Amino acid sequence: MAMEPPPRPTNSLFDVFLRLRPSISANAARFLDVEETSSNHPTHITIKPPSSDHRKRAVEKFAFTRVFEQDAVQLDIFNGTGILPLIEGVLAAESKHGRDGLLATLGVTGSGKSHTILGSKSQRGMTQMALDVLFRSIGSQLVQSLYGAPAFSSIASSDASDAHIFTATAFLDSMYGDNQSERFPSRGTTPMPDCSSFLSTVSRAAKNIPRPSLMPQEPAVQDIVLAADPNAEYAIVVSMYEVYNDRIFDLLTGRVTKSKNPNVKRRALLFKNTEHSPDRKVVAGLTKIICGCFEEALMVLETGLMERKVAGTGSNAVSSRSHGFFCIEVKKRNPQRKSSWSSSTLTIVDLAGSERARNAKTAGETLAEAGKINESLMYLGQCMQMQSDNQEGNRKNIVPFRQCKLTELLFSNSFTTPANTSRHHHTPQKGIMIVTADPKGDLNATSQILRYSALAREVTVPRIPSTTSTILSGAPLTKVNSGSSGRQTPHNSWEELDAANAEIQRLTSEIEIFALRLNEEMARRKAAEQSWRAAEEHMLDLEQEIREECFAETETAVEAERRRWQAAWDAEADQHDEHMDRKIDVVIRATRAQANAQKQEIKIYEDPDPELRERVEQLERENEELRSRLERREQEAMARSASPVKKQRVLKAKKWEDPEGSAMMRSGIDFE
Ligand SMILES: Nc1ncnc2c1ncn2[C@@H]1O[C@H](COP(=O)(O)OP(=O)(O)OP(=O)(O)O)[C@@H](O)[C@H]1O
Repeated sequence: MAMEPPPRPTNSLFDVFLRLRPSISANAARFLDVEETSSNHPTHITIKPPSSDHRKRAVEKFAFTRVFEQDAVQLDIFNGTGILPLIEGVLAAESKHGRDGLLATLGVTGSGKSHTILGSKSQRGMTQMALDVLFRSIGSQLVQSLYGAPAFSSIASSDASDAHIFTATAFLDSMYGDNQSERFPSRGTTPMPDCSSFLSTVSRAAKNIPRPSLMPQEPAVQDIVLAADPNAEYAIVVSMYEVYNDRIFDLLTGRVTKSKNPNVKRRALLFKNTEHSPDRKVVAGLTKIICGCFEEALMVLETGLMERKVAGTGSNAVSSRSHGFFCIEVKKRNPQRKSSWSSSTLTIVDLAGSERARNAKTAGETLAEAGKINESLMYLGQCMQMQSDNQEGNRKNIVPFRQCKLTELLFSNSFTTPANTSRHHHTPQKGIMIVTADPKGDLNATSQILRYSALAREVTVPRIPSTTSTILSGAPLTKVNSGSSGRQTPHNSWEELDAANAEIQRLTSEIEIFALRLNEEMARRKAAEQSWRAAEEHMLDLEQEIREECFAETETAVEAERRRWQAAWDAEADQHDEHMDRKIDVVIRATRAQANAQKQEIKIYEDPDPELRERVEQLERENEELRSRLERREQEAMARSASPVKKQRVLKAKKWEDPEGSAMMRSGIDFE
């Protein structure tokens, strides 16, 4: 029974289309075949490893929403992949609320992703055609032609992503400095907002970048006009960013282009809920450009592409080293009521190529880039695999989209959440994935991508020709003689041999399938281990971040405490000084009072100095000694003179007296 692509549930992440590109290597063997169908829209392909394949890999069959052969042109892809319904979704003609759309390409390096999404020098890509159809469908309902400046400020104030918003005229003139923007046939005068903040980000010295010219006109889409809401006025706002090394960078700041230095420092942006966008995540702080016409939008696109990091690698001369996001926001409001702007976004993504490091003869930074690219694509593969597992087994696995920036950006708004259903009526976005492949390219890399992106897959093992089929085909069969009797093998032995052959064949098939499954399980295990390691690294980063935050918080708290103590200490020191001052005042006042008292002859008695007291005592002792010596002399003299008694009396009466001591005695203070 033919394998059918499973029916797509309405809330599935993607419809998946396969586009084959004309092969680069004409002589290589083709390993990928599109299955013939009665309809014009094939859905299945088969990958047959070449007969020389020594690993004897199984034949794999994959189902997609639709397969485009090598001769499919850009317009076939545009019309046949459901891009038009995506544009209708953002225009929101019928329903009140628009629906976000996502268009992405996935494939091996050089398989034609950028060619499909962005076109080439001579061919437009899906992005240019989508823009053309959008501007044509909105026509004269584009806001610029109706209101001018007031509309600009209301768009700017209604933006939920803290964006820096400019008009295309102002943006392009400040980028190229040639005042040529008026050559675009804008239908009204574009308001000129203050661009000084934008201009200040680019150096004055590096002004004159040549304006991109000669943009492709083919394929033309003038016949395609979709229904817009006739009662609404519209605005188209364009923004661009890239995910490089798992970080988001604005592509419309002009920093890299203007400085002509690819290593110029760029600020990474956050993908988060903002105050005005609690129900869905947005890239905050982007540069957004309000475009007044299709040509302006094309110029903005070219300007962003110039900024995008591109470098030559061994795999592809102009390989995309980042995942490029081009966002067309379609804003809509009622012009009479001047109601607030509702907005739906068509996001077009040019994914970087999955490249094996050994294929891309790269080194250093580029090798690290390849690692990051492969890691993010591996997570994308896991999300897509989960989607197809959910559909096949009706299981409800959670799609692990928070593992890296790329899957977060792609899938965060793909699911219904209680917040967006209850309050904001956001229908989950609709996604289209175009897988590109070269049918003569790298077999391993291509089948790896097809394995996780296809909607369904079937493995068949090449049959080993049985003995019966060998007999039927008329090939000579070597008969086996049994023993030395010369008798031929009987008929039932042939049957036995055939059965044994069939059994061997069955077992070989089983072994093949088991080997394949084992390989797959090993690949899954490797991917899981890698994701585990990435999660661990992420956890360590988080831990470090939290530690740093805690450290910073503690430091702030300690500093605050220190300041508090310092303030208390200073206050106490001040108090002490004040107290001392008061004491000094008291002493001064007391001294003055003493001086006054002395003036008024009021005697103030003080404790005598101990040294003075000792001196007095010593003098008294000396005095006593002198007196006794004097007495002895007198006695000797009396013994020799006539009236000694009279002289002795006089001397005894003449005793030394301390005037101070006597004063103290008078005041009642006792020395002892
Ligand atoms: N369908 C196609 N028809 C004609 N030329 C094609 C087609 N697909 C790709 N090419 C050409 O092949 C070259 C490589 O293609 P492209 O740059 O689109 O690859 P890619 O998958 O984006 O690579 P990478 O991942 O490295 O960016 C380009 O010159 C492109 O024009």
